[in-house]
Amino acid sequence: MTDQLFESSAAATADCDNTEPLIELRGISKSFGSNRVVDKLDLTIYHGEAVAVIGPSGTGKSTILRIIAGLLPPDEGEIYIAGQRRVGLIEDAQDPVGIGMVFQQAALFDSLTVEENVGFLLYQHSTLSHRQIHGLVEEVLEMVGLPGIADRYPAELSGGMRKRVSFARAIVSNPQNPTDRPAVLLYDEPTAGLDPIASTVIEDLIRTIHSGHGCRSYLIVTHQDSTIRRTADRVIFLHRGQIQWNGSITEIDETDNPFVRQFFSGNVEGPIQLVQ
Ligand SMILES: Nc1ncnc2c1ncn2[C@@H]1O[C@H](COP(=O)(O)OP(=O)(O)OP(=O)(O)O)[C@@H](O)[C@H]1O
Repeated sequence: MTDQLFESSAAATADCDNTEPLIELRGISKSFGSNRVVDKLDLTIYHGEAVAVIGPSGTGKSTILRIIAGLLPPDEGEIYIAGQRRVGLIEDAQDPVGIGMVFQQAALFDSLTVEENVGFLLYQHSTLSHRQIHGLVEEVLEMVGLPGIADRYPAELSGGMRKRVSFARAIVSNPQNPTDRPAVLLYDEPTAGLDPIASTVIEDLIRTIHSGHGCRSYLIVTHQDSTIRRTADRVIFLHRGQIQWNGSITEIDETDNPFVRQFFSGNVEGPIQLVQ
Protein backbone atom coordinates (compact mmCIF):
# COMPACT_ATOMS: atom_id res chain seq x y z
CA MET A 1 0.00 0.00 0.00
CA THR A 2 2.72 2.42 1.04
CA ASP A 3 4.84 1.55 -1.97
CA GLN A 4 1.87 2.25 -4.24
CA LEU A 5 1.36 5.63 -2.64
CA PHE A 6 5.01 6.49 -2.99
CA GLU A 7 5.03 5.39 -6.62
CA SER A 8 1.93 7.37 -7.49
CA SER A 9 3.44 10.41 -5.78
CA ALA A 10 6.56 10.10 -7.89
CA ALA A 11 4.41 9.74 -11.03
CA ALA A 12 2.41 12.83 -10.16
CA THR A 13 5.45 14.94 -9.43
CA ALA A 14 7.11 13.75 -12.64
CA ASP A 15 4.74 16.09 -14.54
CA CYS A 16 5.78 19.05 -12.40
CA ASP A 17 8.45 21.49 -13.35
CA ASN A 18 10.32 20.84 -10.14
CA THR A 19 13.18 23.06 -11.17
CA GLU A 20 10.79 26.00 -10.84
CA PRO A 21 10.75 27.59 -7.34
CA LEU A 22 7.27 27.82 -5.83
CA ILE A 23 8.15 29.41 -2.50
CA GLU A 24 11.35 31.30 -1.87
CA LEU A 25 12.41 32.81 1.42
CA ARG A 26 15.43 35.08 1.10
CA GLY A 27 17.26 36.30 4.18
CA ILE A 28 14.20 35.91 6.44
CA SER A 29 14.62 36.82 10.11
CA LYS A 30 12.10 36.91 12.93
CA SER A 31 12.53 37.78 16.60
CA PHE A 32 10.12 37.74 19.50
CA GLY A 33 11.53 40.35 21.86
CA SER A 34 15.22 39.50 22.22
CA ASN A 35 14.63 35.90 21.07
CA ARG A 36 15.88 35.63 17.47
CA VAL A 37 13.90 32.65 16.26
CA VAL A 38 14.59 32.75 12.51
CA ASP A 39 18.00 33.98 11.47
CA LYS A 40 18.65 35.10 7.87
CA LEU A 41 16.99 32.01 6.46
CA ASP A 42 17.15 31.16 2.76
CA LEU A 43 14.73 28.42 1.76
CA THR A 44 13.37 27.31 -1.62
CA ILE A 45 10.49 24.89 -2.15
CA TYR A 46 9.93 23.64 -5.69
CA HIS A 47 6.73 22.67 -7.47
CA GLY A 48 5.48 19.24 -6.42
CA GLU A 49 7.92 18.84 -3.53
CA ALA A 50 7.15 16.99 -0.30
CA VAL A 51 9.41 18.50 2.34
CA ALA A 52 9.72 17.75 6.06
CA VAL A 53 11.04 20.53 8.28
CA ILE A 54 12.56 18.92 11.35
CA GLY A 55 14.72 19.95 14.27
CA PRO A 56 14.67 20.35 18.04
CA SER A 57 11.87 22.09 19.94
CA GLY A 58 11.79 25.86 19.84
CA THR A 59 14.00 26.12 16.80
CA GLY A 60 11.52 28.09 14.68
CA LYS A 61 9.76 25.43 12.58
CA SER A 62 6.17 26.53 13.27
CA THR A 63 7.23 30.16 13.00
CA ILE A 64 8.52 29.50 9.49
CA LEU A 65 5.25 27.80 8.49
CA ARG A 66 3.30 30.79 9.77
CA ILE A 67 5.55 33.16 7.84
CA ILE A 68 5.09 31.10 4.65
CA ALA A 69 1.32 30.98 5.22
CA GLY A 70 1.31 34.77 5.42
CA LEU A 71 0.02 34.77 9.01
CA LEU A 72 3.13 36.29 10.57
CA PRO A 73 5.28 39.07 9.11
CA PRO A 74 9.05 38.56 9.03
CA ASP A 75 11.23 41.34 10.48
CA GLU A 76 13.49 41.29 7.46
CA GLY A 77 13.95 39.42 4.20
CA GLU A 78 11.85 38.75 1.14
CA ILE A 79 9.19 36.16 0.29
CA TYR A 80 8.42 35.12 -3.27
CA ILE A 81 5.43 32.95 -4.14
CA ALA A 82 5.52 31.60 -7.71
CA GLY A 83 7.96 34.37 -8.58
CA GLN A 84 5.83 37.18 -7.16
CA ARG A 85 7.03 39.07 -4.13
CA ARG A 86 4.60 39.06 -1.24
CA VAL A 87 4.50 42.27 0.70
CA GLY A 88 2.76 42.12 4.07
CA LEU A 89 0.45 39.41 5.30
CA ILE A 90 -1.87 37.19 3.31
CA GLU A 91 -4.86 39.38 4.27
CA ASP A 92 -3.19 42.37 2.56
CA ALA A 93 -2.01 40.58 -0.55
CA GLN A 94 -3.37 37.80 -2.73
CA ASP A 95 -0.81 35.08 -3.33
CA PRO A 96 -0.71 33.69 -6.87
CA VAL A 97 -1.17 30.18 -5.46
CA GLY A 98 -3.40 29.06 -2.60
CA ILE A 99 -1.59 28.13 0.60
CA GLY A 100 -3.48 26.05 3.18
CA MET A 101 -2.36 25.28 6.70
CA VAL A 102 -3.28 22.35 8.92
CA PHE A 103 -2.63 23.50 12.47
CA GLN A 104 -1.17 21.56 15.34
CA GLN A 105 -4.08 22.31 17.64
CA ALA A 106 -7.41 20.66 16.98
CA ALA A 107 -9.59 23.72 17.51
CA LEU A 108 -13.11 22.39 17.08
CA PHE A 109 -16.31 24.17 18.06
CA ASP A 110 -17.57 22.34 21.16
CA SER A 111 -21.21 23.27 20.59
CA LEU A 112 -21.26 21.84 17.05
CA THR A 113 -21.41 18.20 15.99
CA VAL A 114 -18.53 16.59 14.11
CA GLU A 115 -20.50 17.03 10.89
CA GLU A 116 -21.13 20.72 11.56
CA ASN A 117 -17.45 21.22 12.40
CA VAL A 118 -16.08 19.38 9.36
CA GLY A 119 -18.63 20.89 6.98
CA PHE A 120 -18.48 24.33 8.62
CA LEU A 121 -17.11 26.28 5.63
CA LEU A 122 -19.31 24.40 3.17
CA TYR A 123 -22.42 25.23 5.24
CA GLN A 124 -21.33 28.88 5.44
CA HIS A 125 -19.96 29.54 1.96
CA SER A 126 -21.33 27.06 -0.55
CA THR A 127 -24.66 26.45 -2.22
CA LEU A 128 -24.37 22.70 -1.67
CA SER A 129 -27.41 21.02 -0.16
CA HIS A 130 -27.39 19.61 3.36
CA ARG A 131 -27.45 16.14 1.85
CA GLN A 132 -24.44 16.85 -0.39
CA ILE A 133 -22.43 18.27 2.51
CA HIS A 134 -23.38 15.27 4.65
CA GLY A 135 -22.03 12.99 1.90
CA LEU A 136 -18.75 14.94 1.62
CA VAL A 137 -18.30 14.96 5.40
CA GLU A 138 -18.87 11.19 5.61
CA GLU A 139 -16.33 10.72 2.82
CA VAL A 140 -13.54 12.66 4.56
CA LEU A 141 -14.36 11.10 7.94
CA GLU A 142 -13.90 7.72 6.32
CA MET A 143 -10.59 8.90 4.83
CA VAL A 144 -9.27 9.76 8.31
CA GLY A 145 -10.50 6.42 9.66
CA LEU A 146 -13.50 7.76 11.58
CA PRO A 147 -16.65 6.68 9.75
CA GLY A 148 -20.01 7.03 11.47
CA ILE A 149 -19.16 9.67 14.07
CA ALA A 150 -20.78 12.66 12.30
CA ASP A 151 -23.48 13.05 14.98
CA ARG A 152 -21.12 13.10 17.94
CA TYR A 153 -19.85 16.21 19.76
CA PRO A 154 -16.10 16.93 20.20
CA ALA A 155 -16.33 16.33 23.98
CA GLU A 156 -17.33 12.73 23.24
CA LEU A 157 -14.10 12.06 21.29
CA SER A 158 -10.56 11.24 22.39
CA GLY A 159 -7.79 13.78 21.76
CA GLY A 160 -6.49 11.77 18.81
CA MET A 161 -9.98 11.52 17.31
CA ARG A 162 -10.46 15.29 17.64
CA LYS A 163 -7.17 15.80 15.86
CA ARG A 164 -8.27 13.58 12.98
CA VAL A 165 -11.62 15.39 12.81
CA SER A 166 -9.77 18.68 12.51
CA PHE A 167 -7.63 17.13 9.78
CA ALA A 168 -10.83 16.06 7.99
CA ARG A 169 -12.10 19.64 8.26
CA ALA A 170 -8.86 20.92 6.72
CA ILE A 171 -9.05 18.63 3.70
CA VAL A 172 -12.77 18.74 2.90
CA SER A 173 -13.23 20.72 -0.26
CA ASN A 174 -16.08 22.05 -2.32
CA PRO A 175 -16.47 20.10 -5.58
CA GLN A 176 -18.17 23.20 -7.06
CA ASN A 177 -14.82 25.05 -6.78
CA PRO A 178 -12.03 22.58 -7.51
CA THR A 179 -9.62 25.48 -8.13
CA ASP A 180 -10.08 26.48 -4.47
CA ARG A 181 -7.81 23.63 -3.50
CA PRO A 182 -4.55 25.07 -2.25
CA ALA A 183 -1.42 24.34 -4.31
CA VAL A 184 0.65 24.27 -1.14
CA LEU A 185 -0.32 22.59 2.11
CA LEU A 186 1.51 23.31 5.35
CA TYR A 187 1.11 20.66 8.05
CA ASP A 188 2.16 21.51 11.59
CA GLU A 189 2.71 18.27 13.51
CA PRO A 190 -0.32 16.47 12.03
CA THR A 191 0.48 13.18 13.78
CA ALA A 192 1.63 14.43 17.20
CA GLY A 193 -0.20 12.56 19.94
CA LEU A 194 -1.69 9.94 17.60
CA ASP A 195 -1.17 6.22 18.11
CA PRO A 196 1.02 4.51 15.49
CA ILE A 197 -1.91 3.19 13.46
CA ALA A 198 -3.77 6.50 13.40
CA SER A 199 -0.46 8.15 12.44
CA THR A 200 -0.13 5.78 9.48
CA VAL A 201 -3.66 6.66 8.34
CA ILE A 202 -2.82 10.37 8.36
CA GLU A 203 0.61 9.85 6.77
CA ASP A 204 -0.89 7.82 3.92
CA LEU A 205 -3.61 10.41 3.53
CA ILE A 206 -1.07 13.22 3.21
CA ARG A 207 0.66 11.24 0.48
CA THR A 208 -2.63 10.48 -1.26
CA ILE A 209 -3.78 14.11 -1.21
CA HIS A 210 -0.39 15.08 -2.61
CA SER A 211 -0.29 12.47 -5.36
CA GLY A 212 -3.92 12.93 -6.35
CA HIS A 213 -3.55 16.59 -7.25
CA GLY A 214 -0.74 16.96 -9.74
CA CYS A 215 1.78 19.54 -8.70
CA ARG A 216 0.66 20.10 -5.13
CA SER A 217 3.57 20.73 -2.78
CA TYR A 218 3.63 20.40 0.95
CA LEU A 219 5.76 21.18 3.95
CA ILE A 220 5.34 19.15 7.06
CA VAL A 221 6.70 19.99 10.49
CA THR A 222 7.00 16.85 12.57
CA HIS A 223 9.01 15.15 15.28
CA GLN A 224 7.71 11.68 14.45
CA ASP A 225 10.25 9.42 12.80
CA SER A 226 7.57 7.49 10.88
CA THR A 227 5.94 10.67 9.61
CA ILE A 228 9.26 12.03 8.36
CA ARG A 229 10.05 8.80 6.52
CA ARG A 230 6.59 8.14 5.11
CA THR A 231 5.62 11.63 3.99
CA ALA A 232 8.78 13.45 2.88
CA ASP A 233 11.03 13.28 -0.16
CA ARG A 234 13.35 16.00 1.11
CA VAL A 235 14.26 16.89 4.68
CA ILE A 236 15.35 20.25 6.03
CA PHE A 237 16.99 20.18 9.44
CA LEU A 238 16.59 23.44 11.29
CA HIS A 239 18.61 24.53 14.29
CA ARG A 240 18.34 27.95 15.93
CA GLY A 241 16.46 29.38 12.98
CA GLN A 242 18.99 28.34 10.35
CA ILE A 243 19.22 25.36 8.02
CA GLN A 244 21.77 23.04 9.51
CA TRP A 245 21.32 20.22 7.00
CA ASN A 246 19.26 19.57 3.87
CA GLY A 247 19.03 16.28 2.01
CA SER A 248 16.84 13.60 0.52
CA ILE A 249 14.93 11.18 2.74
CA THR A 250 17.40 8.38 1.93
CA GLU A 251 20.32 10.53 3.07
CA ILE A 252 19.13 10.94 6.65
CA ASP A 253 20.51 7.51 7.57
CA GLU A 254 23.74 8.07 5.65
CA THR A 255 24.81 11.56 6.65
CA ASP A 256 27.40 12.01 9.38
CA ASN A 257 26.07 15.50 10.18
CA PRO A 258 26.28 15.52 14.01
CA PHE A 259 22.97 17.37 14.43
CA VAL A 260 21.07 14.86 12.30
CA ARG A 261 22.76 11.90 13.97
CA GLN A 262 21.97 13.19 17.47
CA PHE A 263 18.37 14.00 16.55
CA PHE A 264 17.63 10.52 15.20
CA SER A 265 19.49 8.70 17.97
CA GLY A 266 17.92 10.78 20.76
CA ASN A 267 21.32 11.01 22.42
CA VAL A 268 21.50 13.78 25.04
CA GLU A 269 25.19 14.27 24.23
CA GLY A 270 25.91 16.31 21.11
CA PRO A 271 25.64 19.74 19.54
CA ILE A 272 21.88 20.06 20.24
CA GLN A 273 21.19 21.34 23.73
CA LEU A 274 17.70 21.31 25.21
CA VAL A 275 16.17 24.79 25.35
CA GLN A 276 15.65 25.66 29.02
N1 LIG B 1 3.89 34.72 19.24
C1 LIG B 1 5.03 34.48 19.92
N2 LIG B 1 5.44 35.32 20.89
C2 LIG B 1 6.59 35.10 21.58
N3 LIG B 1 7.41 34.06 21.36
C3 LIG B 1 7.05 33.19 20.39
C4 LIG B 1 5.84 33.35 19.62
N4 LIG B 1 5.77 32.32 18.73
C5 LIG B 1 6.86 31.55 18.93
N5 LIG B 1 7.63 32.08 19.93
C6 LIG B 1 8.90 31.54 20.40
O1 LIG B 1 9.71 31.28 19.27
C7 LIG B 1 10.47 30.11 19.47
C8 LIG B 1 10.24 29.14 18.31
O2 LIG B 1 8.91 28.70 18.35
P1 LIG B 1 8.35 27.70 17.24
O3 LIG B 1 6.96 27.34 17.67
O4 LIG B 1 8.54 28.24 15.90
O5 LIG B 1 9.33 26.45 17.46
P2 LIG B 1 9.23 24.98 16.92
O6 LIG B 1 10.54 24.66 16.32
O7 LIG B 1 8.03 24.81 16.04
O8 LIG B 1 9.04 24.17 18.28
P3 LIG B 1 8.28 22.80 18.65
O9 LIG B 1 9.01 21.72 17.93
O10 LIG B 1 8.45 22.70 20.13
O11 LIG B 1 6.83 22.96 18.23
C9 LIG B 1 10.09 29.55 20.83
O12 LIG B 1 11.05 29.97 21.78
C10 LIG B 1 8.74 30.20 21.10
O13 LIG B 1 8.55 30.37 22.48
